[in-house]
Amino acid sequence: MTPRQNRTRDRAERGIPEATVARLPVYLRALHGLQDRGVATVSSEELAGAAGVNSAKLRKDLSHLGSYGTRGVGYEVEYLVYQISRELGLTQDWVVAIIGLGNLGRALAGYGGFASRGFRVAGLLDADDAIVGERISGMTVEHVDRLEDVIAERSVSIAVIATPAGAAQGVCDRVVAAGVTSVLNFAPVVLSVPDGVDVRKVDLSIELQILAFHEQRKAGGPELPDGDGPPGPAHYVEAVDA
Ligand SMILES: NC(=O)c1ccc[n+]([C@@H]2O[C@H](COP(=O)([O-])OP(=O)(O)OC[C@H]3O[C@@H](n4cnc5c(N)ncnc54)[C@H](O)[C@@H]3O)[C@@H](O)[C@H]2O)c1
Repeated sequence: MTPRQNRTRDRAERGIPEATVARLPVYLRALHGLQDRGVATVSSEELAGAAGVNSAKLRKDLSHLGSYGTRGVGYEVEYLVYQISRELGLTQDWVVAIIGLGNLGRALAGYGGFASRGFRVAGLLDADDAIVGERISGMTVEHVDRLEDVIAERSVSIAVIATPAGAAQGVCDRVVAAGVTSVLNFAPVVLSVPDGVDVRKVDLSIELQILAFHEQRKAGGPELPDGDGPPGPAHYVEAVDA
């Protein structure tokens, strides 16, 4: 069982509501702000104010983590940061492999934002001998024949698929068989995976089409009966944000 599955099971057993889980990053951001100002302890009222929730809800949320604070003192900021980070899985690195190092894979490999969010790219794999051996962002591209070995040797937990559509399902089947349970798919194809595997699909052309739809509406274009159009852009950025 992967650490993420373990944590999901623990959470379910301890009964932490998803709404609470969704507020934890907000508390964490507020706590980081307090840490930056050198604040060591914080009352539930202060923290609730900084996070924009009411203090009863905050106390209830934190009680799910086993954190009750000390009467008259409040919560110890550093320890609460640790507890929330642990709950969210931020105390460990998530190891990522990118498969397909064409235009998109290269851009992703060079994206600096992964590391600061706890994601470490540890494998770049491609099927093209002309690309294998190339250095991209300080890493050497390996042949996709080594996919299973790379996943096992480096404990890869997230696979990013940036191959052409026709190759994506085959790559997906291999990463899943090798034990990966999280896949971020950029190929324009719906991947079939067994239960217990999470796939997030990013499709920029769908995002653009939705924006085009809303642009058309703003410009007074064809009116559709309620419910016939796609949801607002905010509903769809979810996959990109994940
Ligand atoms: N999701 C989006 O918003 C978005 C945007 C652009 C492109 N795409 C899609 O992302 C994918 C990559 O786009 P691109 O422009 O980088 O394409 P590309 O052709 O430049 O790169 C694809 C790479 O995959 C490699 N490849 C092919 N089969 C493979 C296999 N079995 N195993 C490993 N590597 C393999 C190729 O050698 C190539 O280097 C395409 O499916 C494309 O449609 C998605």
